Amino acid sequence: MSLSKPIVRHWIDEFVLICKANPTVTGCTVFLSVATVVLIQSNTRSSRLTKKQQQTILDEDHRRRKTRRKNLVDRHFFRKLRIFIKIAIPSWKSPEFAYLAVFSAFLVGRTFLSIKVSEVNGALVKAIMNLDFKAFLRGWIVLAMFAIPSSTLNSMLRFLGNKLALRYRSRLVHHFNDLYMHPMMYYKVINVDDRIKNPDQALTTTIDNWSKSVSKLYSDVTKPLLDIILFSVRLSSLVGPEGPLSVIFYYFVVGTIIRLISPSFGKLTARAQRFEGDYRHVHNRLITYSEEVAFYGGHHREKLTIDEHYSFIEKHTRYLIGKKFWMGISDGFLTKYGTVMMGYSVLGLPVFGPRRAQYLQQVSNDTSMIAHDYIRNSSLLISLARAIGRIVASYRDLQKLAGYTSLVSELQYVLEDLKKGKYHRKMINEDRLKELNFAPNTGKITLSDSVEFHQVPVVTPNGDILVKPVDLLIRPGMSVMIVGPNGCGKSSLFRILGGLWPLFGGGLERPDPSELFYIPQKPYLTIGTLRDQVIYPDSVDEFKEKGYNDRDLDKLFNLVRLNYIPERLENGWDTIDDWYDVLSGGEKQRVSMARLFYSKPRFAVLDECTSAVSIDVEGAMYAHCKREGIALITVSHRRSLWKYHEFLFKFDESGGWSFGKMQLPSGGNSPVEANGV
Ligand SMILES: Nc1ncnc2c1ncn2[C@@H]1O[C@H](COP(=O)(O)OP(=O)(O)OP(=O)(O)O)[C@@H](O)[C@H]1O
Repeated sequence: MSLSKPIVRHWIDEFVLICKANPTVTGCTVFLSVATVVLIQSNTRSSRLTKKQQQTILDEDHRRRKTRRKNLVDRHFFRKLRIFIKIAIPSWKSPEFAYLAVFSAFLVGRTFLSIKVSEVNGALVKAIMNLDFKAFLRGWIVLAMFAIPSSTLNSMLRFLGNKLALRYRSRLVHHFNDLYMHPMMYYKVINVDDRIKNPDQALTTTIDNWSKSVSKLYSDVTKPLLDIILFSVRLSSLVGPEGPLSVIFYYFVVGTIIRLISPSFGKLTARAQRFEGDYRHVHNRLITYSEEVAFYGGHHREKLTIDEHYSFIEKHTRYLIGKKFWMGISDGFLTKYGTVMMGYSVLGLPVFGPRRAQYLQQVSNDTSMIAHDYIRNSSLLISLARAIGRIVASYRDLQKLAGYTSLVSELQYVLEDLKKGKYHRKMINEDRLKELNFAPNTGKITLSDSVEFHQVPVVTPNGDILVKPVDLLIRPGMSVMIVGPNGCGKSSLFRILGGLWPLFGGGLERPDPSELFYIPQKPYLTIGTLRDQVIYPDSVDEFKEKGYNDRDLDKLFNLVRLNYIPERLENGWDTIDDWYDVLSGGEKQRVSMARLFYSKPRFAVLDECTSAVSIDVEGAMYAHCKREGIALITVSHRRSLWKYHEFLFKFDESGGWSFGKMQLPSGGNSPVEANGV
């Protein structure tokens, strides 16, 4: 105790003396420390999430059971990564593998060049020390000669890295587009399953980030690994194995410390991606409903929503940059300046280390030779330290990659589940469903000539029982009017018929999808020409293969009284426009009816699809359907349509239904109540 006190006092005095001798450094350190505390305090305050935002994040995390893992870089991550790498590089015969091989070869080439350059650096310093101009000039020319292949190699590596990232992205995009565009999948991801809110974000930005991140990480890890091996071998032959070994040991300790203190950047990255997705979604919504919002004058309300979503991003980013700031300090201290101190210890080894006598004898105490060795060794050491530093720093990139991988794999799992008929959704009526023996995808679906429901429960994907089990038979040529109060389940019946919603029991017989045409309440118009609107979902080639031409389209437009549209357009059927904006509400619905006439299916489900069409045109269109022998299944509140149907299916207020022949009083449009069955 008595001894340690004077030693401590001595070091304190030494330290005070050093501070007094270096006022600039001392002043800067004090100033920066105060500034850091003030800045970080204000950043922390402004990055605090509101209660509502915290709740949103908690709900999100709760829904995503997997994110409960604290660190995303674990064995699950490497397992998932392997799956996606296999998609990005399908086989060793694939072009991606060839690119990777060339990329790796260039990486090796660059490391060899670096070693050679360090030799030349040493020779140049020796020439300067010896005042040997000839040797200096020779070294200078050699160095200049190295510059050309070095810069080509560097640019080539960047080029190949970008090319690889693009190739990975294309592979993943095609893989996911195949899964996502599987029949009904894009609908089910949003409307049936509740695990993913914005699949568009994962399908676009996240896949792009994943591909870039994998490509970057490959060069950031393989090159330094190679460097470490080659530089260590060379350095240990020059300064002894303790040199590179102590550098590696130092970094091992540093890496462990960084791993322990660094926050879960993977999780933070995944969260940032979700916030970005939500923010983009609210902007997309505004674009979609711009006219409605403009009429309501809803800009102020919409701005509040947009601002609220942006504030999530802003606060999260602030939090992230705050975290990065602290990590930057520890990274800089441990991996940059700590390395320099470590480096000097190694560089001092030949002249101060255990083999000092042997070394000095070898160089015959020649200071120019010592300088030559020093420069060469320091150049090698800097490269070695940089290489290890990059590996340590790439841990954060790995965490980011883990974040992207977790989002992309979540989409993959959901799509695979849905393909197998499984989905995840919080059920609101679990006990009642169990009691009635209703469970998703337990009903039997078979192909048939007619539409038949046998004891089919009408249940929403989240388990809300809308109607008691339905029995209904619709034969070809038979037309049924569906009526009932709002929200009773009319459209839902067809969601089940179309396979959009799972069957919770019973049996469903339905014709091939090509025989059943559905026109929804909201008219859908595709991107493309006026012709594309009518022939959708056929392509122009399919349209021609079926033996149709534009004259046939004119006839269809005559039937729906839209013949004035192609006539007034300069390019007629070839006109490309934003048809949502160009056509009126009624015109859009009439285009949908023309599409039905083009398809000529055996059954047509018309779900309030003529609500904006004038009664006389609507009547003409229905009369045409009857002439064509199309079995109509119409959902409508318009009584004028009842006369085109022979049967009536009626939902009541209390979840019941009735089905029977339509009875119209002679000579009138007003029907008599349908018979119960
Ligand atoms: N994807 C979904 N998930 C859960 N519930 C849904 C979903 N889509 C609709 N619903 C609910 O199912 C119920 C029935 O909706 P449906 O669209 O069948 O009504 P509808 O009888 O056609 O009404 P309207 O006459 O107003 O068009 C509504 O309460 C609706 O909120």
